[in-house]
Amino acid sequence: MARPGYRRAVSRSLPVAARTVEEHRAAVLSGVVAGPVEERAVPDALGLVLAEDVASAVDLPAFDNSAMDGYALHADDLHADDPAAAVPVTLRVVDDVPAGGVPRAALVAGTASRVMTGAPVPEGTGAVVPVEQTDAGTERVRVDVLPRPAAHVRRRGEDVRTGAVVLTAGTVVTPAVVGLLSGVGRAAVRVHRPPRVVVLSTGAELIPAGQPLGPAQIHDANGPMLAAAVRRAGGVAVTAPVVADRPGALLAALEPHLGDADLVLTSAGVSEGAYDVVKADLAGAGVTFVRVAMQPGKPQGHGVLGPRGVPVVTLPGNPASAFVSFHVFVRPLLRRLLGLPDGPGPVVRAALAEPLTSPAGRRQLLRARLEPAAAGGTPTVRLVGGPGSHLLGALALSDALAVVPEDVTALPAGALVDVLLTEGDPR
Ligand SMILES: Nc1nc2c(c(=O)[nH]1)N[C@H]1C(S)=C(S)[C@@H](COP(=O)(O)OP(=O)(O)OC[C@H]3O[C@@H](n4cnc5c(N)ncnc54)[C@H](O)[C@@H]3O)O[C@H]1N2
Ligand code: MOO
Repeated sequence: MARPGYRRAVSRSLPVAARTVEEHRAAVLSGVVAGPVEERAVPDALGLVLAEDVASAVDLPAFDNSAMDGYALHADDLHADDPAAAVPVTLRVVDDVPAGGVPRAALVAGTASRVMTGAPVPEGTGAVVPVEQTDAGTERVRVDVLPRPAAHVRRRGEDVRTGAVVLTAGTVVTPAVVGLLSGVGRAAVRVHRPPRVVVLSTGAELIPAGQPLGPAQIHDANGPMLAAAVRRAGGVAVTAPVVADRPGALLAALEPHLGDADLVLTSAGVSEGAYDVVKADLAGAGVTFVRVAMQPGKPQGHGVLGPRGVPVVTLPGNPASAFVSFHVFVRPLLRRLLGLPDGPGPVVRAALAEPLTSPAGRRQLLRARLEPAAAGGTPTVRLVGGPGSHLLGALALSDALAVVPEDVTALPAGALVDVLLTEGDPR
């Protein structure tokens, strides 16, 4: 006996033919553009993507300065033709310039100016001699080794010129980029806002971790896992409470989020079950349910919800299926929203540690660990656990997915396969 409210919605949305992984990824990404641009304080832009070209407002270095603690020497005192024959040279010390200090006057031949690293060198400086190559005098200084012309002088603008574009739109803000932005005087920068992703688990059997289980109940693993994957990929995860299998419950739970979410991720309720709230609620609301020729992750859904057209991806409920589907479909979508190029993800070629079999007609993504290559060699990929999509224990031991193409049903040990990395580079 069917429970009320389900039958029609489910049977109306039964999927037809299977899509390829690429077809489904293209469908999920279709119409999705980089997120809105906002201005952020530079330290808060770490990990985000620049939405503007950045031109420098200053020269770097900003002025000619010393690369060493030592003495600025006049060009005429360097004896560039035969410096070894000229030493020792004794010069009158006419100035003492710390970093942040300003030279009193231009340097003239026969005099030296004591300078610290980063201090401006006086006009007329031909080179700087490090203090170790002198007697360190403060009134007069004996120079034991004459530097080559221009030695240890950092010239104004040799690194960055005023007006030069130093960073282009699309650049990821790394710590070094934070350094450059700050160094050229930028306190704020325009970036693509990180996507706000609502993560929602569905299923009458689900109980949050930390609460006791009743008969036939399990803890919600997908919600926290997908939220963590979103954060790792650069999104802002908003975890919504578990939605029970009651018609209307999912739409009601999503409604408050449709005003500001950039993406909705649900898990479970997309296969052929009689009480699948995801299909029941979303099939008539702009979401398409399909089969994709992959394992795990066959049942999938995607579409847009609400007046703002918020993208929604409905992932299958088995934890490994949800995880694999996240990496194959959602990670590229998050990259697109962040303003990054969306590709299939970081893939390396590796040799199988053991033989395997695979179902015909479905691309298989097997949980695995990548073992680094000996110098210059090929890395090895070792499977963890079996292909069962309920195997959460093995999933947590994996750091990669070994990809077996649709038309391959068996591979010997040593065969080369593509391996999609799920750890390391988070995006
Ligand atoms: N008759 C058919 N049955 C199934 C098919 C099919 O083609 N015909 N496909 C199977 C495949 S493949 C998959 S994958 C699953 C996907 O099912 P759903 O997305 O509808 O998910 P549920 O049935 O609700 O749950 C599946 C499984 O996962 C557990 N689960 C769900 N949510 C969570 C969570 N948040 N944390 C931990 N575990 C969760 C749930 O208890 C089930 O055991 O359908 C097959 N069936
Ligand atoms: O497609 Mo399911 O995800 O194989 O278990």
